[in-house]
Amino acid sequence: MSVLVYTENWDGKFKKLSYELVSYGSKVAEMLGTTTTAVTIGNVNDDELNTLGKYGADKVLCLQSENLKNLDSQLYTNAIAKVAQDEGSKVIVISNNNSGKSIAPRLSVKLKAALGSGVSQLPLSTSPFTVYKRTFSGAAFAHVVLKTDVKIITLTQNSFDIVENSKQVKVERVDFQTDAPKTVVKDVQKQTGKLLLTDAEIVVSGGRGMKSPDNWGPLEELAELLGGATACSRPVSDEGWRPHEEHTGQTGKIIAPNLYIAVGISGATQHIAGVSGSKYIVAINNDKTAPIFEVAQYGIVGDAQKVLPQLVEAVKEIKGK
Ligand SMILES: Cc1cc2nc3c(=O)[nH]c(=O)nc-3n(C[C@H](O)[C@H](O)[C@H](O)COP(=O)(O)OP(=O)(O)OC[C@H]3O[C@@H](n4cnc5c(N)ncnc54)[C@H](O)[C@@H]3O)c2cc1C
Repeated sequence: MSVLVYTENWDGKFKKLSYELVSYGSKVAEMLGTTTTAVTIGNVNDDELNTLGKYGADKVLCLQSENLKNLDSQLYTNAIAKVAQDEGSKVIVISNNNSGKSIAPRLSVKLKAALGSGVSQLPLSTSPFTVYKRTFSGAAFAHVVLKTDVKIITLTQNSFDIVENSKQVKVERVDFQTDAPKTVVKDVQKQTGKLLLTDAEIVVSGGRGMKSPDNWGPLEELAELLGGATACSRPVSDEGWRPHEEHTGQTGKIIAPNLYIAVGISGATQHIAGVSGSKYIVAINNDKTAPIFEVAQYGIVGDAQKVLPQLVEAVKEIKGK
């Protein structure tokens, strides 16, 4: 028996998210008195695979197959299920990101395993196995009991700190036999040079209070200075002020950065549903009664067009730019 952690890699590299998952999985394994096996799919070199040992993986399996070159949720589900069965894993940890969301429910059906999705803390108890998650668009918390023998957890990004917990890791490469994918990906064109919103640790986001698409300059500058990404509320993308991929919220992207700076955003529940997992929320709004201040740890009551340039100057001074 072990805790199995599915760790995604991007062109052979792990990201912070992968280390969060392994840190989390190894803590769950400690609670259960067992070991942690990480599984990844694709071409990853030994040095990179070994990094997972630093965060608590006892064993790393790297599955390789031409048929698994691109994410195919059915084939990836079958592969992870096979590894889970071979390893006798009773708990499987997967990210609650887009690929995790496409794999975990399939895995749940295949293994007849209860699924705790969007979990944000270590289990509250292992007997009964009880996980903690946000519910009702982040307005409440739920304690969910997973009653099946095998359990699946999808972990919310950025909800669990990376913990160093060095282990003597055993790395194994598996030439994995699998069917050919039913859907063939002919070409993948990746966006390069741009930080993905879902990967960003700092996000600067604008709402209707920005007044016009022409006012985004200081907001973009602040995001760039902080090494972050830009986002927006839904009406802003609906108006065509900003691209749709920046829209966060219930009907847009769900993000959980360390810092979310909401500028001219009222804080409607549908918006908060997408950002409530952020570690810190800073609100800039000229209405001190705006609901965003109820969820923000820090707030500035003021005109965005005056506050943003001052923030940009302050950050430049700190960074010596
Ligand atoms: C089914 C459904 C799904 C939805 N999904 C989403 C979603 O995924 N994401 C989303 O964002 N919304 C979503 N919405 C819309 C949501 O209800 C809100 O209407 C929307 O979030 C409001 O966007 P906003 O905060 O930019 O604009 P507003 O609500 O208009 O707020 C603008 C804010 O800017 C402030 N302001 C004005 N001038 C200034 C200034 N000069 N300086 C500083 N502050 C200023 C105002 O005080 C106000 O608080 C959804 C709605 C429905 C019905």
